[in-house]
Amino acid sequence: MRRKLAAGNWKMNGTAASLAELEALKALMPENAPDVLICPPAPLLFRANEAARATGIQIGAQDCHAQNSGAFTGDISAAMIADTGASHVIVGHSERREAYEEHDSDVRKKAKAAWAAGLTAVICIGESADNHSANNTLDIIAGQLAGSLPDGMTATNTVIAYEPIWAIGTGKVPTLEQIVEVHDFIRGKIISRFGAEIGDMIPLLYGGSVKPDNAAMIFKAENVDGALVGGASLKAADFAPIISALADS
Ligand SMILES: O=C[C@H](O)COP(=O)(O)O
Repeated sequence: MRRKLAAGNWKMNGTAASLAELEALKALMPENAPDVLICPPAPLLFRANEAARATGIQIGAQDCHAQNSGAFTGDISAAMIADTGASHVIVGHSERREAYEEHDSDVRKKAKAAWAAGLTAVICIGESADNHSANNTLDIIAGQLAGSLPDGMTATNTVIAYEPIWAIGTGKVPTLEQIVEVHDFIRGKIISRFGAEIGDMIPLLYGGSVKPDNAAMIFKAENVDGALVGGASLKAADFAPIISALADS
């Protein structure tokens, strides 16, 4: 049985005071809560791990460099992230792909760096609005999967997040049929490349405007094992109902 994961990506939001949300979230989470992951900005990682210790909430980073160390001003390595006590790192988020011109080959290297540091890589893929309108979604997804997933993926070192770029922060959400189509397609692709023992066990997350009022609809899809949530993960009161909807799915 695949594990369910509710992941929150705080993006460039929050200060130390925001870590109070972790305890608030724990208090609101159902007893049968799935795995919960919060990815705060890098300066909060150490303190977030401290604050999350008694809650069972896991902590992850939002990006890492592909190298372990070196002259890369402003960057952080997967080893440094692991040193904070974090368990996951997001790689290939569309905001990084767009703003920093990260390509599939960069994402692949970062995922391997994450594994080498003992972290689970949350590898993001997703098509642009133009590709969506041109009905190119599955071709784009196939290319991103082929390019971004390194050989060596196991049932436990990777989570894949499908985030249509046009749905991120826009309030637009694909229909359940569209979500089912893309997630079934991803499942089929990873099974055919990595075999059923691995491909069947990798959690697939949906991301893009997941809110308390649409989460139950999204989690109806058989191959949606959770969500990567941006805006609605910042406040425990918004994220907790999403976690409950996942627990009940
Ligand atoms: O990483 C999270 C996604 O980009 C989704 O963001 P959003 O929930 O604010 O649309």
